[in-house]
Amino acid sequence: MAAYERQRILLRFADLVEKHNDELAALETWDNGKPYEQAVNVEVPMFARLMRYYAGWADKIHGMTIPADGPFHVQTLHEPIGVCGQIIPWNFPLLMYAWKVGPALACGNTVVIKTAEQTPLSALYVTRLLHEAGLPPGALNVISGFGPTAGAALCRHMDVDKLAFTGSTETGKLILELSAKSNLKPVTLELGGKSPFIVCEDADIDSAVEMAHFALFFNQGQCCCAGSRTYVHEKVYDEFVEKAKARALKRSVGDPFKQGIEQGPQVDSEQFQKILRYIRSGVDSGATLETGGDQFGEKGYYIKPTVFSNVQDDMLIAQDEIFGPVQSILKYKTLDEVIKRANKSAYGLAAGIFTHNLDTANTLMRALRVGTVWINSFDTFDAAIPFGGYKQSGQGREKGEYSLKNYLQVKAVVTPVKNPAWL
Ligand SMILES: NC(=O)c1ccc[n+]([C@@H]2O[C@H](COP(=O)([O-])OP(=O)(O)OC[C@H]3O[C@@H](n4cnc5c(N)ncnc54)[C@H](O)[C@@H]3O)[C@@H](O)[C@H]2O)c1
Ligand SMILES: CC1=C(/C=C/C(C)=C/C=C/C(C)=C/C=O)C(C)(C)CCC1
Repeated sequence: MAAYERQRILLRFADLVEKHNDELAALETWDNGKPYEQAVNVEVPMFARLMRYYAGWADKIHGMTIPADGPFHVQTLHEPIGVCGQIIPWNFPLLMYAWKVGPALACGNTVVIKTAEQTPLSALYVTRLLHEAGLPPGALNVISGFGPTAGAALCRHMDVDKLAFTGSTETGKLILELSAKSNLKPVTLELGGKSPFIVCEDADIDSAVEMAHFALFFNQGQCCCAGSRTYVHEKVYDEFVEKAKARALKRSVGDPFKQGIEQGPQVDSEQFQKILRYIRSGVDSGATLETGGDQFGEKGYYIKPTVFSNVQDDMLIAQDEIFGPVQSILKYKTLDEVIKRANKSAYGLAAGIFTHNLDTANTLMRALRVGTVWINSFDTFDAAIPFGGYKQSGQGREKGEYSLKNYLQVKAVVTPVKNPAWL
């Protein structure tokens, strides 16, 4: 299909998503348990924005003319890869769909996308809108299925030309293996994290507390980039812990469809139980439980916003991705020390830095081995900003111009030039 046609379909799709904003947000909350206000005001509008962003790229994708030694005309053609297999998680069902489907279609590929078993609804609904916008039948198919069956079948399929996955590091490794054992299809991975949030000694404590709270508790703590190791300078540590505890106690937990609710339930009983096990391990390993620590209420997978202080780097709660509303606060003395400790992780997805000192910010942003550094901010997810991980947090980048190269093949074409005098 011509690039302009692809662009127009994506633009019409964005309009339809806007028209159906509230239904899509309701499905997202039913499936996932996230606050409806967050889905309706932020996530669905972000979905439409992402589609318009990728629509903008569709007719601006082209190769190059390259000067080479000898009498040759050399050009590159940027071609779609073909059939893209995409596997998405349950924490942001619609946004993960947009990050994957947007670049794939803008570049002219076809897609088979598998949703997470916990959250199948919004992708089915939104795909109906994509067809209404003019996508031809068969260009995108949605599979609602389980990982080890439907997901693995997609990964090992010989007719799938490319895989993109977001989820746990453990499953990411399995996916690479399945690609290697089948047709060596290229794989992009967006995996787990244990992102440091570093509060420097010059920080304004009240704003640092608020930002660190958002960095961890947003989306019930179910973010791959959650600021799950809060490193606080010793000079401001005590004040920070006291205020972080007070902020967590104020967090409104409950029915995600109610106005003003900041935190809904965890996605399912498996995640709920896993988080409670991590909380018990934190207590057993000697961290100080400042607040929370168990179920909120008696019904549903709600967890009290939990804050641990006196957390040490070797504790399980400081190393594993908990994926829940559990903040771990650690104390540090010097910049060199916190850099080493922050980098001592198998993960490298993101980091937050809280300081007004330009030299400190410059040192930290370069020293941290992570794919995103947010300075005096966190979770800014603009469509144009690339996102992805170092180390075991992933391979490749999603969003922004960088994401396009995951979905294009580069073909070099060489033609002899008959009359080199005109070279
Ligand atoms: N990076 C993220 O955004 C993200 C998202 C969800 C979960 N997680 C992490 O993963 C942990 C476990 O959650 P989970 O079990 O739902 O994640 P997961 O990685 O197993 O699931 C993510 C997706 O992969 C699919 N999948 C699972 N096994 C597969 C296989 N063998 N082959 C192909 N596809 C497969 C699932 O069906 C789902 O669509 C969480 O506690 C959290 O730490 C990270
Ligand atoms: C709620 C909210 C925001 C939205 C954040 C989002 C939507 C984050 C998405 C995170 C993802 C996709 C993580 C992947 O694991 C803003 C815009 C920062 C402004 C402050 C309030």
